[in-house]
Amino acid sequence: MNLKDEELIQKSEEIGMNNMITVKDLEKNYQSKKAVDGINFVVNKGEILGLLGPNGAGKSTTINILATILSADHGEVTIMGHDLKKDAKLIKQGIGIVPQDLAIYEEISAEKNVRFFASLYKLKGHQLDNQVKEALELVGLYDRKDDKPKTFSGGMKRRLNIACAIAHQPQVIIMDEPTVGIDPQSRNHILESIKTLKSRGATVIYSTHYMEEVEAISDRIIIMNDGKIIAEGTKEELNQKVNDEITYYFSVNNLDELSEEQLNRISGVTKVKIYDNKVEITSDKSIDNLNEIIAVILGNGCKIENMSSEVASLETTFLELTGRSLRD
Ligand SMILES: Nc1ncnc2c1ncn2[C@@H]1O[C@H](COP(=O)(O)OP(=O)(O)OP(=O)(O)O)[C@@H](O)[C@H]1O
Repeated sequence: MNLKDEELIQKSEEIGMNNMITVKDLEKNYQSKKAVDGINFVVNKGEILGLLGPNGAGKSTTINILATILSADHGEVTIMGHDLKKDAKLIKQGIGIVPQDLAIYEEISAEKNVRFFASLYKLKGHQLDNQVKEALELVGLYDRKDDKPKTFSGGMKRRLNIACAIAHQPQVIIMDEPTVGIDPQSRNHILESIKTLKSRGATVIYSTHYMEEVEAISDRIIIMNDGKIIAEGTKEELNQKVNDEITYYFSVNNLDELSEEQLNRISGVTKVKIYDNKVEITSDKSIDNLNEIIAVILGNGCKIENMSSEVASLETTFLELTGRSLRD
């Protein structure tokens, strides 16, 4: 860890903060287009925040402002306790940015790429060697360290892009759609690497339009659409906000006596389907009727072999909130 990082962490600890990033009333316009329209959020220390939204939602603009690449028209941002307007230089030293477009040199080895980016943060000697090795190991490219990126697959290049961004061991990592257009294996590898970075104490903002990625790794999710935050919370909280239904699935024997009508009469039940040896019941989640449902099934001489339940997926939630599909 270099001196600047230590200073940043010390300052964070001095003010005893849990918020590594705070964003207040952030706005950015391109001519008449409001790309970011007055958003507010915080990212807590050690958290992975998933920034989810369809194309054009304003994710990259937000991320580029946090990464000090773009300037905002209005609003306040602090990162690790530093004001972005006053201390951009200091912030740059403490963050790692994984850009949407690859920022690697095709003609020099993977190791030299990582070494180059890490040395920009004034790492030297053994510390530089160790951190370059660690970064390459994290993304699973240590055994290809002497090869040039021009011989790599798209997924390997994306992994190298991440190694270059994190070798200096930043406290805050900002990633803009780091898995676009890559093979599932590299994608899984990247998601695992992000979880490892979190376990080492990093705070991560991760922008994507892949629902399953935010579900897999995020502690909290922000959904953006048209420059605004339209929902924020954990996966479960988001589902709860818009969806008040639950579906129960039963595998049942001796179904002859049970009718859909009997189950439909139970308070809260909105849909019943009986087929083969299965019973599917959708109900208002706020009504406590599971005991009654089970009593009706058993009361008709049925034997329940198995039962599960499901609330709406985040994909459904997203559609309900935005009226748009994530990948249009
Ligand atoms: N340099 C620019 N000039 C004009 N308009 C821009 C510029 N950059 C972005 N925009 C517009 O601002 C809006 C937000 O774009 P942004 O790239 O932040 O969205 P995004 O959520 O990251 O989308 P994507 O997933 O496609 O990267 C879009 O309508 C986009 O067309």
